[in-house]
Amino acid sequence: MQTETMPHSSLLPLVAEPRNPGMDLDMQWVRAVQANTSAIERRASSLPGRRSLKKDHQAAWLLRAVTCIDLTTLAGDDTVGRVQRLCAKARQPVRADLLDALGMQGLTTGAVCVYHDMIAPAVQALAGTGIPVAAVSTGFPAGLSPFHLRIAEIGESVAAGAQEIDIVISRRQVLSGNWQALYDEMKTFREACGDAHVKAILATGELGTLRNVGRASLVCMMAGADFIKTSTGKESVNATLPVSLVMIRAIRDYYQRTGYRVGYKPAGGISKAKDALVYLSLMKDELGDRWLQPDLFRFGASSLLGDIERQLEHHVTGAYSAGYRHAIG
Ligand SMILES: O=C[C@H](O)COP(=O)(O)O
Repeated sequence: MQTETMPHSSLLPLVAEPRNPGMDLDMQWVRAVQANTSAIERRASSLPGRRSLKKDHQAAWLLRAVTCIDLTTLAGDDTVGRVQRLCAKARQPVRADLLDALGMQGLTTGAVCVYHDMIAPAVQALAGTGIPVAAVSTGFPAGLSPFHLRIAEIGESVAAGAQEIDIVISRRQVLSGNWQALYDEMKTFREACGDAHVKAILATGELGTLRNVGRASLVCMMAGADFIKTSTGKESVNATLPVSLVMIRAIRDYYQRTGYRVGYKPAGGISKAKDALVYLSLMKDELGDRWLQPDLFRFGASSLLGDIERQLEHHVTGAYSAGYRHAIG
C-alpha cells in the first residue's frame, strides 16, 4: 500500500497541458500520458501472436493466472449460496486430480470480489485461507451516488471485513479535464480505505481517448491507488489490449519516477485461457516478472477460471510437458 503522505501531488499540474513545453520534467510527464494511438494499436494487435511465454510451460502460466484471479460475482441476483460456492472454488480453483497430475498443491485464487452485501458470507467462507475479500464500492458501477454515501460505503465494507476495495472514479472529472477534482476524490477514497488496499476502476470504455486513460491512470496513482483497474465489467467496452498497454506504461513510468509499484487489474470480458496468457505476456514484457505476482497483478473475471481448468485438463490428458515447473517459480 502506498504511504498516506501522497508525496507526488505536486506533480499533478503536469497532467494538464504543459504551459512551458520546453521544461524537461513537464515533457517527461506529459510524454508518459500521451498516447500514440496507432503505435499502441499496432503493438497491441501483435501481442496475441507473441511467444514471450514459452508454449511448453503453458500449464504453469495458466496456474499462475489462477493465482491472479479476483474471482468475481457481481450480479443483482447474487445469493449467499452462490457466494459460498464461489468461495469454495477460490479455495480449490482447479480439480484435485489435475493439480496432482501437475504436482501442485495449495493453489488458490488471488481474491474473491463481491458487492458489499456479500462480504460477510465471503469472509466466513474464506476464514483461515488467507484469501482476501475484495468489495466493489462507491456506488459501483456508475459511481454517481452522493459523495458522502460513497465514503460511508467504503467504511462499511472495511468494517465488514473487506481487505480490498474496488472504487469507481467519477468519469466526468476526466471528460471535463478536472484533474484536481479527480485527485481529491481518489485521495479521499484512499484515506477512507485505511489499511485496505484500494483499486481504482477507471471505466476506460467511458473515458473517450487513450490519452484520457493515461492521464486518469497517473492521477489515481499519484493520489494513492494501490491498483489501477480498467473496468467494472458493466460498460459496453471493458478491458482491451490498447487500453492495457497505456495503463501498464503509465505504471512503468510512475515506478521509474517515484519508486512506487502500482498494480494492474484488467477486468470485464476476459473469459478465455488464451487471453489470460496474452495479458501475462504483456505484463512480463512491459513490467517484468515482479508484476506477475498477485500483489501487483489481478484479473477481474467471473468466467475465466472455467476455461483455464478446461485447458489444464487438455494439458494433463494431452501434451503435458514436465518442464512447466521451471516457469511457475
Ligand atoms: O471486476 C470484474 C468484472 O466485473 C468481471 O467481469 P466479467 O463478468 O466480464 O468477467
